[in-house]
Amino acid sequence: MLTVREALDFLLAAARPVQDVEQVATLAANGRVLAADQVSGIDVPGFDNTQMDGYAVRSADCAGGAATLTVSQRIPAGHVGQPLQPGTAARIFTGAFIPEGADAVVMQEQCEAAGDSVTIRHTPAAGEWIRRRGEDITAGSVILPAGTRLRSQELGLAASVGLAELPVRRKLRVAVFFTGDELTMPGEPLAPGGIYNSNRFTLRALLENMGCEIADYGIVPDSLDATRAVLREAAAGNDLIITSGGVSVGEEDHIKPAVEAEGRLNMWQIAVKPGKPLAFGEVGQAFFLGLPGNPVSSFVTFLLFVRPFMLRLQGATGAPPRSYALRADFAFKGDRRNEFLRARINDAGGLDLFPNQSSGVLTSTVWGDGLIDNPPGQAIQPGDIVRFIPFNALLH
Ligand SMILES: Nc1nc2c(c(=O)[nH]1)N[C@H]1C(S)=C(S)[C@@H](COP(=O)(O)OP(=O)(O)OC[C@H]3O[C@@H](n4cnc5c(N)ncnc54)[C@H](O)[C@@H]3O)O[C@H]1N2
Ligand code: MOO
Ligand SMILES: [Mg+2]
Repeated sequence: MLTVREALDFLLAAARPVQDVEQVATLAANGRVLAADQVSGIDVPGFDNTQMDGYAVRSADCAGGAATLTVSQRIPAGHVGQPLQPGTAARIFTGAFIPEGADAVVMQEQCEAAGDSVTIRHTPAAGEWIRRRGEDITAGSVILPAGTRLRSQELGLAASVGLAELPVRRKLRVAVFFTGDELTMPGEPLAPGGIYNSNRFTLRALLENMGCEIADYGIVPDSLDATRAVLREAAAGNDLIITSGGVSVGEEDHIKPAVEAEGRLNMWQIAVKPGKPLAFGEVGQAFFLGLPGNPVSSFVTFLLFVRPFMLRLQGATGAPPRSYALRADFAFKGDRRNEFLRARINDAGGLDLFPNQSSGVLTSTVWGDGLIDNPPGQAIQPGDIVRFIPFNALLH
């Protein structure tokens, strides 16, 4: 069996990023991947401005504790004042242009206004409360490199330099289906032996978070012919086919033979728990990823393998999710496979383990804050330092 690292390297090497680029409104670019470096045409801030409501002064006029200055002008944000004459102050409001000659702002809590003058009860340092032109971004600098996946922060940064549109790779087209004669949709009554198709809801939401176009073929019965037929149909017009269930070794598991009949199986079985029978292949021009049916296995293998593979297909170049060294406040016997344990950060800054780590127990994924990446054969004693990957590093 491949190790997690070997399997991930294999997948990433196989991924061919989509090449089509489209121009989209920055307001509609959430979750997309930049196709070219973005360069700022302006300095940000574009001009020296005040960080506080108060008075713009010449700091030399305020040396020695208290100074009374004539208020010569009033400068709201969005307006440009006149040069500041010595011995005067300008009433100024957060974000407003610092007038020529002024070199500091005193916040109004340290001032007393009386008629046309103001007494400054503070000795400002030169530059105090002034946001300098270009202190965030200088014109000509790359603010976001090609391959950046656009989140709220990146979109705000692009907008701050005035970019109304961005070049992005086209969305991935992803087909999904769910194998199992026992599967029932919520809203329908459960027959004896039936279970609800929870994987459809988990996977659909994970895919929506990835910002792709989803073709959902729903529930497919446990039959080789039916599985082959849906695979064939899904391969046309999609970049990737993702399936749930039927990927293990039982007679009712038809995914592997179906992929072998309709295309190629390139990888199967990883020394990972949960998720051992994960399969990877190609059907026509579409990639194929078969996730195990157990709900936690399917969720965890999506986070560990499908997501990085999809990011690579989208042309994203970001660093892999970080793990953090945290203290285990529990004992665990370890497993021969590399196990990803659902755990929660406790108030003492250590990790608690969800008591039932079975791959069918979805409650563990809701209770947990993330996954402990526990190497093969590694027992854990209370106080040991383990590697923890927060879900939020894997979910946006
Ligand atoms: N003899 C062996 N049996 C199994 C092995 C093995 O190595 N030898 N591997 C086990 C492991 S590990 C896993 S993981 C599962 C993977 O099973 P499949 O991918 O074949 O999935 P199914 O058999 O179809 O279903 C497994 C389990 O999950 C439930 N399920 C399926 N689909 C859904 C869904 N959409 N929503 C909710 N739950 C679902 C299904 O009812 C089964 O209980 O194989 C082990 N067996
Ligand atoms: O690899 Mo399976 O997910 O352990 O039950
Ligand atoms: Mg099975």
